Amino acid sequence: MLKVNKLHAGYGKLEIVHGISLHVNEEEIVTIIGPNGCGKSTFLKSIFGLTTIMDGEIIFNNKNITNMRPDLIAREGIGYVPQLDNVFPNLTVEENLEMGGYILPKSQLKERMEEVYDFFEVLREKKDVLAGSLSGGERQMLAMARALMAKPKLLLLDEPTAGLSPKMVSTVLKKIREITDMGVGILLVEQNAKKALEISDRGYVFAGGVVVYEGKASDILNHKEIGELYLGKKAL
Ligand SMILES: Nc1ncnc2c1ncn2[C@@H]1O[C@H](COP(=O)(O)OP(=O)(O)OP(=O)(O)O)[C@@H](O)[C@H]1O
Repeated sequence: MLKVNKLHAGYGKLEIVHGISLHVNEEEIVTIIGPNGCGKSTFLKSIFGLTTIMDGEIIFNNKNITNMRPDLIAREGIGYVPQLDNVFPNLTVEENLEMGGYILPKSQLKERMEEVYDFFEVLREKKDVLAGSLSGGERQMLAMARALMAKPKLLLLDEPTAGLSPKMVSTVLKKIREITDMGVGILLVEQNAKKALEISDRGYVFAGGVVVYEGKASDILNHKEIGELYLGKKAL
């Protein structure tokens, strides 16, 4: 579904991503892990048209979307949830969802909202609450729900569990796994690497703007060196 070939990308003349290739299949969860500053967020932003692409290409459902505008990329079926500022705090939950569904024909908006509420019951209960007064976990659910309103085929999630309690991290990740049942593939960037890999199909380890390891999530979890370096496992 998504195929990134030898991507070089960054900001202005500053190259951060140095030739990364990666793919995501339909209804698959792929997680990117790696140290701070290695280019994980920059890579996600690049797929959504928010950086400068120096070389390489991004193919989505057989269409070349390299250098396309973010609003057009969204119309192709990709949703992007940034780490920060991912909801409108001064709007209610329902108003946020309406904003998320702006590309849908008006006749489909209510029906889609019901589907999204069925999936995130907690949001239905809080539909008239301002997004700014939700808990951290609820806010992340709303950010994902808002992106799902547009019926994407692929969701790009940048650290959806940042700042959450360990229990809430597990709740949000479980919900992310369930999103794939809606026919959505997920590319996830996570600091909670171990827990994220546990709900993932495959993973990529980035370091210094390149891929240093890729494989099945279970292989990464069991990999001795990666475990020591990135998953907080002590050397024996
Ligand atoms: N808008 C920007 N303009 C210039 N440089 C930036 C910009 N955003 C990020 N960078 C730089 O790009 C590099 C990679 O940052 P990025 O956020 O992609 O890393 P990351 O792997 O997601 O890190 P973290 O886990 O800390 O979020 C960093 O050196 C950062 O300072």
